[in-house]
Amino acid sequence: MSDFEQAASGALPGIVVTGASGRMGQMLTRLILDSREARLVGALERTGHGWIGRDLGEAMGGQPCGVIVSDDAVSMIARAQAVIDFTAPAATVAFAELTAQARAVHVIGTTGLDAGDLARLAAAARHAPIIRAGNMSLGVNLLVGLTRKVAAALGEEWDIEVVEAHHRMKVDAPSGTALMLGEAAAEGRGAALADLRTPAREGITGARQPGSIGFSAIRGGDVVGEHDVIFAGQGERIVLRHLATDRAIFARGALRAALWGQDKGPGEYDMADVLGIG
Ligand SMILES: NC(=O)C1=CN([C@@H]2O[C@H](COP(=O)(O)OP(=O)(O)OC[C@H]3O[C@@H](n4cnc5c(N)ncnc54)[C@H](OP(=O)(O)O)[C@@H]3O)[C@@H](O)[C@H]2O)C=CC1
Ligand SMILES: O=C(O)C1=N[C@H](C(=O)O)C[C@H](O)C1
Repeated sequence: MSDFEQAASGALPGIVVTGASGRMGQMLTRLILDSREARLVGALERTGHGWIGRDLGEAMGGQPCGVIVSDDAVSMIARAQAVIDFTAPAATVAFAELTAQARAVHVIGTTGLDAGDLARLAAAARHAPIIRAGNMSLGVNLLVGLTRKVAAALGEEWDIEVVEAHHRMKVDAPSGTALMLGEAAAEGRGAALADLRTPAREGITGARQPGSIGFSAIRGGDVVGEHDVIFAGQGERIVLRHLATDRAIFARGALRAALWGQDKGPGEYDMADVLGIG
């Protein structure tokens, strides 16, 4: 039975991975190829990419796996029960429309999406489930809940700062995770992050705005992802910290989301829904 026939037969959910040559793309395709719960039925890259037409396993420096890297998103996604997408905002929005047309689950890890992108995802989610999170790890999603609780328990005299560090190749700031944590802190204070957010500081900034939530980003080396939520009071500080040391945590979360989404209706979901910690 071919991958397509097996996936179509309902034996195991067939998954397409976008951005297959990327840091997360490779992590995801390896995980799915080793999985007993899902089958890799497609690996997408952009037109002109050097991996197009090559066996994915060989392109990744290993044994052939029988999945040929393609730039034909329409026909690849048509055979999928789920699409896992860690790419870039413009690509993710385009993939969302194709995935919704195929009535497949779209798991989105891409960060740096703007309000216009989010509106297009909301439109796509009217037709099929979209599960999106700036961080798919169990640890960060637990930390989000803790952040909300601590922010709710402490008064405005406790200043909140979110500090994050990532590898030198990361293109967006603040990270998606930092924004999730900032949103949780704002929710704990009964406000919207947009009303409290202070971006990275430089120059003569003046004193800190009471009640604001500050963001700082460090970029360097091969840091997988580190996030601190600092609650700074008079004479004491609370620091909630998550350290990612292996991208596998994101890939495992994304695969779990794709499987969880198989019996869900259209709509927008996040990892708190998947993990049952909403
Ligand atoms: N939610 C989470 O848990 C996590 C989210 N992320 C996010 O995932 C995204 C990807 O991260 P990472 O894997 O490190 O990045 P990489 O740059 O390593 O990989 C991105 C991949 O997407 C491809 N891509 C980019 N634009 C397009 C396009 N227009 N069409 C098709 N393919 C495209 C790239 O191809 P090309 O090389 O040709 O540009 C590349 O293969 C980022 O937004 C990151 O923040 C990362 C880790 C965890
Ligand atoms: O780009 C990355 O690498 C990561 N991106 C996500 C983010 O923006 O928070 C998740 C993780 O921190 C790694």
